[in-house]
Amino acid sequence: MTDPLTVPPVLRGNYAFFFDLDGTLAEIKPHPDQVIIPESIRMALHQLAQQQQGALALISGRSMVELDGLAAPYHFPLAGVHGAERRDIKDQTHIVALPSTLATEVEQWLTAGMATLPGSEIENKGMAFALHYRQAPQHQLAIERLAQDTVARFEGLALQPGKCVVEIKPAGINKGAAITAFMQEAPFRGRLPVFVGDDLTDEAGFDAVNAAGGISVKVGQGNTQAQWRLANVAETHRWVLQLAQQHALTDRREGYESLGRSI
Ligand SMILES: O=P(O)(O)OC[C@H]1O[C@H](O[C@H]2O[C@H](CO)[C@@H](O)[C@H](O)[C@H]2O)[C@H](O)[C@@H](O)[C@@H]1O
Repeated sequence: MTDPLTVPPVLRGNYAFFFDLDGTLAEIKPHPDQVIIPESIRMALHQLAQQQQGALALISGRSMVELDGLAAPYHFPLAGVHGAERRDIKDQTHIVALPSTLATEVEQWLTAGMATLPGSEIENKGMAFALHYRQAPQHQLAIERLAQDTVARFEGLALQPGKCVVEIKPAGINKGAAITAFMQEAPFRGRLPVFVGDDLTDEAGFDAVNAAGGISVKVGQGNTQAQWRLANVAETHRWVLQLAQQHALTDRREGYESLGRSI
């Protein structure tokens, strides 16, 4: 789909919320370590999760360890590394790992390849590797070539392009599959999925949510399969705050009504 898409409604009802992190809940920064989710937004996510009986998960390219740090003190269901890691509502983890010899060989190969590209950076996530060029945009083509050579050389890997990054992840892993897995489990099952994301990795999530008749929301510009659009992270934050308030109001109203009925 192309522009323009409109801002999604403030939803009321039984939803399963899925949020991407970088570029959606957190502003893009020069370095991955500089990112934060503002406290008011973390709290609103927690309220929204409580209002939906826990049916809210973060779906990110980051590792689950990093996601927990960024969401602290709250503890949400998570899909990390584009879905290669998943933690369900019961705290059980589901991990797609690379054979350890393969992971070591890939890391050595990438480290050698990136050594000649000053300013570039490798982020090792265990079963995936992000090749960052935000600080060295002149090396974009060389990094894309290195990533392509890597998936051609080693079996079972796939490319995941992103914002000033090319990632190498286990083949068959994507955010859509992670959302679909959550939707088969309580408390997500039976609810309408809502997924908000900003980047190419989020398109698989939009496809999964569209196929389930849910609500897909793209943050920022660019072609997308999403049905709705929020202009940027600030507008996403406002929408999340409105959602949390709206659901709190609905809960209070229903509380008063049931109190009235029982009197
Ligand atoms: O799926 P997401 O939650 O959007 O995560 C995608 C990747 O985000 C991080 O990298 C990106 O954000 C950085 C901080 O703003 C930025 O410096 C970098 O250029 C972006 O590519 C993270 O480092 C990756 O591991 C995530 O996969």
